[in-house]
Amino acid sequence: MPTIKPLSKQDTLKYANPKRMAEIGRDVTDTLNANPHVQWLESPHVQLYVCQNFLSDKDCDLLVKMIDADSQPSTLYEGTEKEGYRTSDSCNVDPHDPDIKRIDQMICDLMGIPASHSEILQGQRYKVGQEFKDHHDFFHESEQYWPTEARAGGQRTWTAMAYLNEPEEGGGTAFPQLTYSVAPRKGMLLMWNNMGIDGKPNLNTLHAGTPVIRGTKYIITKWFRLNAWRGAPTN
Ligand SMILES: O=C(O)CCC(=O)C(=O)O
Ligand SMILES: [Fe+2]
Repeated sequence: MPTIKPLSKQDTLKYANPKRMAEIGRDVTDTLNANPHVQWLESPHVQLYVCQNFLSDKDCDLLVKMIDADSQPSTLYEGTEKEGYRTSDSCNVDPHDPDIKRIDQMICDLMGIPASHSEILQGQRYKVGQEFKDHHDFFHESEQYWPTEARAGGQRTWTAMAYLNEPEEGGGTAFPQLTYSVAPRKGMLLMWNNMGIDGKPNLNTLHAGTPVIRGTKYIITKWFRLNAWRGAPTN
C-alpha cells in the first residue's frame, strides 16, 4: 500500500474545522426547522429529522430497479473491514441519470447544502439476515483512511437516507445511544448531523441498519462533506 502523507495540524483544521462544522449544523437545522414538511425527532443528543413522503412511489420504484441492476457486495474503509459487519449490497447510482440528478438536487435543496459538498448517492439493498452493524458515518481521524478522505472533501457532516420500500419485518435504523429505532417507511427521508452542536464528531450518532428478518430493504444514502467533494464527477 502506498504511504500516505500525514496531515499537519493546520491541514486538519482545513478538513475538520469545528467552528465551520458548528456553523453548518446551525444553518441546516435552521433550514429544516423552518420547513413544515420536516419533523424534528426530539433528542438532546443528536440532531435528527425526518421528512415523510419525500420521494414519490414512482421514484422509489425506479431507484429499487437501479439498485437491483447494479449492486455489488458493500465495502468498508480499508483497515476497518470486519467480517460480517456490513453484509448488504450497494452501488453508486449513475450521477448522470436525469432522475438521479433531480433526486440528488431535491435532497440538497431540502437541507440547504450545495450539491458540490455531497458524495454521490449510494444505493443499498439488504436481503434477509443482512445488516450494517453499529458505526459512525463521520470519519475517525485516527484511522488510516483519514488523510485521503480529508483531502477528498474533509469530514462528513450530515447524512441523508431515504427508504425505498418497507421490508415485512426488521431492517430498522437503530440509534443505540438514543435507545431509538426508526422503522422504514417508503419514501421517508431521515437526516442527521454527524457533528454535535460544538461542531465535533458526535459519538451519539452511532447507528446500525438492523438485520432484515422478512422481505428485502432498499435505501439510498447521501453523505455531505465539509468541503467540496473531489470524488464528484465534473458534471
Ligand atoms: O440501513 C440503514 O438503515 C443504515 C445505513 C447506514 O447507516 C449507512 O448507509 O451509513
Ligand atoms: Fe451509516
